[in-house]
Amino acid sequence: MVKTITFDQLKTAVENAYAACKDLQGGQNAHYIPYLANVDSGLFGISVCLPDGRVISVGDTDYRLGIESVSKVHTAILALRQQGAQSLLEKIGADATGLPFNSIFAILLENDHPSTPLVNAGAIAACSLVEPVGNAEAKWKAIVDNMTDLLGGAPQLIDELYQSESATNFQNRSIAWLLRDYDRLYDDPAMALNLYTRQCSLGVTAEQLAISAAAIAADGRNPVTGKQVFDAALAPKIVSLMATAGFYQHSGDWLYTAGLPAKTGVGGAIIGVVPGLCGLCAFAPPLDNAGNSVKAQAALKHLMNSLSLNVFSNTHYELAG
Ligand SMILES: NC(=O)CC[C@H](N)C(=O)O
Repeated sequence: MVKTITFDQLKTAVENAYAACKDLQGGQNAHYIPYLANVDSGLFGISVCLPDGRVISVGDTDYRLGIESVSKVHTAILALRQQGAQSLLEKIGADATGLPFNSIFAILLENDHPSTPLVNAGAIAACSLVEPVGNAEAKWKAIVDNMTDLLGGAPQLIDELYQSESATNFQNRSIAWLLRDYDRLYDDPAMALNLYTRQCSLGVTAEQLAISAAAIAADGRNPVTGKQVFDAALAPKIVSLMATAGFYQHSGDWLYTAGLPAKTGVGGAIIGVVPGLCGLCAFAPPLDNAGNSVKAQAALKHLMNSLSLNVFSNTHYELAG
């Protein structure tokens, strides 16, 4: 069934989701990264970007937040662009782990590949895959350029976050060297880890993240700049990765209740994609025990449910007016 939805209906739904969730309590800031522990936990915003480039924003959507694991989506797109879908499947994988984002156990269990570029192991492997191999600065430029194209504007490194994370990322160091031992890194391990840590420390706004999600919803075309960033055939690949592992051990529960392929980060942002209709981002720093923002989850669920939107349903929405 095809239903139409107007811009005003969408705007009202965003405003209602914001109002319904803004006083929600629960969760705590990422405590294992000192910079994030000290971010104002009252920040909250929602942005939705449409394939025609219009953006609906409520709340703190121009605050420069730490992108953290949401960056795994952008760099997975870069790896898909450079390597193609089949190579990404063989070199990293597209599976769920059912385990936390920094799980070493997941690597031990599935030692033929790191499972998915959307957990730490696979994201470090994705950074190792980025071309040109062996050249840290050129790889970093490729990562930032790709992200800039997706966001429709440049991300900015939050140096304090980068220092904070580099000084405390002991578990990620173990992951990088374990992957190296299994021959599942495709460049220098320390370099790949450093690129991963730097990309997680990029500062972006919720509005920029919604635009990047809308580029996925619009078959690879950034709706604000009009630039075709990646091949349309890759869009379902990245959406399937998000659906499978975007919420780590809670991915199934999330899909079941929200009907939205989405990806979270410990900076408090969540991006979601409704193919053909819109890209979404909700942001609030306090997290649940899996590292997923409590308020952003509630806001996105509210928004999806209030419009009866669900990517698995037989109802497909088209934007009118
Ligand atoms: N889930 C996340 O956002 C984790 C990202 C963080 N940089 C880490 O590696 O621990």
